[in-house]
Amino acid sequence: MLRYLPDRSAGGSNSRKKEGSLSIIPWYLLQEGTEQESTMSSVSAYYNGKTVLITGATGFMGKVLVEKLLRSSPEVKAVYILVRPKAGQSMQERVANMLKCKVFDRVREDCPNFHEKIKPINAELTQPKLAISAEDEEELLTRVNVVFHCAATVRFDEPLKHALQLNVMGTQRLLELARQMQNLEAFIHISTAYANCVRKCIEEIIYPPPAEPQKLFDLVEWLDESIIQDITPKLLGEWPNTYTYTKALSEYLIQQEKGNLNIAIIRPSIVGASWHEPFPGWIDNFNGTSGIFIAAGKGILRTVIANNEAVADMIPVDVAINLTLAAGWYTAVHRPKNLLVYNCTTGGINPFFWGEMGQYVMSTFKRNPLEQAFRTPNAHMTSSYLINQYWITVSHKAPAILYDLYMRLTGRKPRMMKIINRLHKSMTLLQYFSTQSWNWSSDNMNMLMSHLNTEDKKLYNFDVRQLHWSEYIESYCIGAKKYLLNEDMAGIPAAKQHLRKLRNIRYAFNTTLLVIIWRIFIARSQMARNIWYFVMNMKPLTKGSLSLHDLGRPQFIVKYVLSHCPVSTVLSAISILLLAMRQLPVINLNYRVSNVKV
Ligand SMILES: CCCCCCCCCCCCCCCC(=O)SCCNC(=O)CCNC(=O)[C@H](O)C(C)(C)COP(=O)(O)OP(=O)(O)OC[C@H]1O[C@@H](n2cnc3c(N)ncnc32)[C@H](O)[C@@H]1OP(=O)(O)O
Ligand SMILES: NC(=O)C1=CN([C@@H]2O[C@H](COP(=O)(O)OP(=O)(O)OC[C@H]3O[C@@H](n4cnc5c(N)ncnc54)[C@H](OP(=O)(O)O)[C@@H]3O)[C@@H](O)[C@H]2O)C=CC1
Repeated sequence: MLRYLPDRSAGGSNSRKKEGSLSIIPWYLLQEGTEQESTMSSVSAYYNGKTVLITGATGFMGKVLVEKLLRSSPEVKAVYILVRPKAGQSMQERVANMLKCKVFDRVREDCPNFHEKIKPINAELTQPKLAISAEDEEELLTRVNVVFHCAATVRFDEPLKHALQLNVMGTQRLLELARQMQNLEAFIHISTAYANCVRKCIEEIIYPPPAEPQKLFDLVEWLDESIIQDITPKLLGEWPNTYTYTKALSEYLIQQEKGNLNIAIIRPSIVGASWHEPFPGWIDNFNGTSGIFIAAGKGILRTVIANNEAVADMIPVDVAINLTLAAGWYTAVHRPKNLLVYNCTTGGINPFFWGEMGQYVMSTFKRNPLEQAFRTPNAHMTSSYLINQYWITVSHKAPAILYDLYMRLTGRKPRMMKIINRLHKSMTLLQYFSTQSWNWSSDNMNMLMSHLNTEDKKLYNFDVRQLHWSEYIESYCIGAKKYLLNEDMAGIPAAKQHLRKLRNIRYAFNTTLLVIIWRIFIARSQMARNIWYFVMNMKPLTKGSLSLHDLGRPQFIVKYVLSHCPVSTVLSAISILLLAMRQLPVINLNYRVSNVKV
């Protein structure tokens, strides 16, 4: 039996959906669809009364998961979270701080005692037995019904040994624990859509791993750290970084060691700020595109290596979490025979491109500027390495050097070059993703959606056809301003005033620079002097003296324009033209050429 999903163009607000793309769902994945008719949310009802274990709850996605779970299923019995002490803070202090976070404001309002449901467990995923005490382990083994495994290192430059210990061995240890759980109904692992980024078309299956995990474990066990560092590029092969490499390994390991567990793997692409929940634009870290948006909004980032036409596969964090919770319910209730992989992506359903993203980000930050911007936001994308290097020198390094010089002269600590170097490091690591497109199939996501009833579809919405990208990016940028940089929207008029001040400084600077260059040029080149005298000695034309024949001769056009328009207007027009051609920064001259003495 084959079932076709309805045409997804219905109800979507984005006009660029793929035409008539019908997804074929394997019959064995389809149930009778009894949930379809119900008016109660099956997903939320499922979690009520259940005990859930979450790793990575202090992270970006983990926090949204905890919040949504507690808000949508207020009768959930308990939410165990595995937390490690960090940066001089005990596990209890960290959890107390986490619960104060803005992301929990909505659930705090709905259920003020939500924190009583959260049961923190001291754990360290890189340690044997996850460093969980025997007493805590006993509690988990007897109580937990669903596991969500979000913890990972997401750094692209993580040393291989640590990435393996956390992303692969940590997963193995958690699986071992899960296999002993007496009441476990589902185990959901968060992977990444880029785990198999060495392929262009990525199906919802587990691919052969880049290496045998056990062999790598043995290798890193006895090899010296520096040797591992040296051989890492060889081991990675085609994989661009240790993050995607270890994520691919952990998927394979799960398939190998899952035993009788009901497991699903969620593969989100680039997780961005929330679309709707708990607040539009909520974001709490600089990973993925967020740091780049802010650097562009601050006017520090001027050039980016990206392919305008490549798909920017972003997924809002609340969409990824809604899918994760729905997949948890489906895995536990429907118990599919095979491990299901859900590609949680947008590119095949509602594509969005890096070029569009750049435009939306720039226009949002021009309308809603960040406070104390370094320069007016004006970042451009190029796929040319040489052009990028040119703009890096002219627009990143030169202003940073000047600014740091100014800081030194005024007795302050220079910092701009450091920021620029860090930015270049991240851009180098990110460009692999911003210059290529991938095709992810999303049949399982569609299948899951078809199993949700009307209420579930509203409460756990992951229908990305409804995503309107320009609105989303605007809310993302404003969210970054509010939640990441803690800036008040009331400060926008002052921020706009600051941008006007920066623009005037730029005009003055460019004018001075142009005059200096022109003076040097005139002083050193006879030809430049001749041109200058020629232009200066041209007599103004009288009205009607320009014939049709003259119009074809460039010197008459120059003469005519100069005699009829003020010089500053002509220069401004030229500078705007140059700016449009991306040849030179804008030049706004407000003086008459005749005043300049050569
Ligand atoms: C116009 C737009 C066009 C867009 C044009 C294309 C973009 C193209 C994106 C592709 C995106 C692919 C995404 C793959 C899909 C996954 O699966 S994503 C998984 C997500 N993982 C990541 O994104 C990790 C990437 N980041 C890294 O690997 C590391 O952060 C880097 C880039 C190596 C930098 O390392 P680092 O120099 O050691 O800096 P790091 O320790 O990260 O940060 C130091 C401090 O600076 C802060 N910081 C970092 N960045 C910033 C910033 N920008 N501003 C202020 N503070 C910052 C940090 O929060 C941190 O603060 P503390 O925690 O110390 O208080
Ligand atoms: N963000 C994204 O764009 C994407 C993320 N993903 C995946 O989603 C998951 C969550 O990512 P995200 O929330 O962004 O990542 P974060 O870096 O925000 O969170 C990572 C979490 O893992 C925990 N953790 C790290 N090391 C350990 C350890 N040794 N022991 C116990 N816990 C540890 C962190 O705890 P602590 O606070 O103590 O550091 C934190 O809670 C990851 O599996 C990631 O691969 C997939 C695609 C894209």
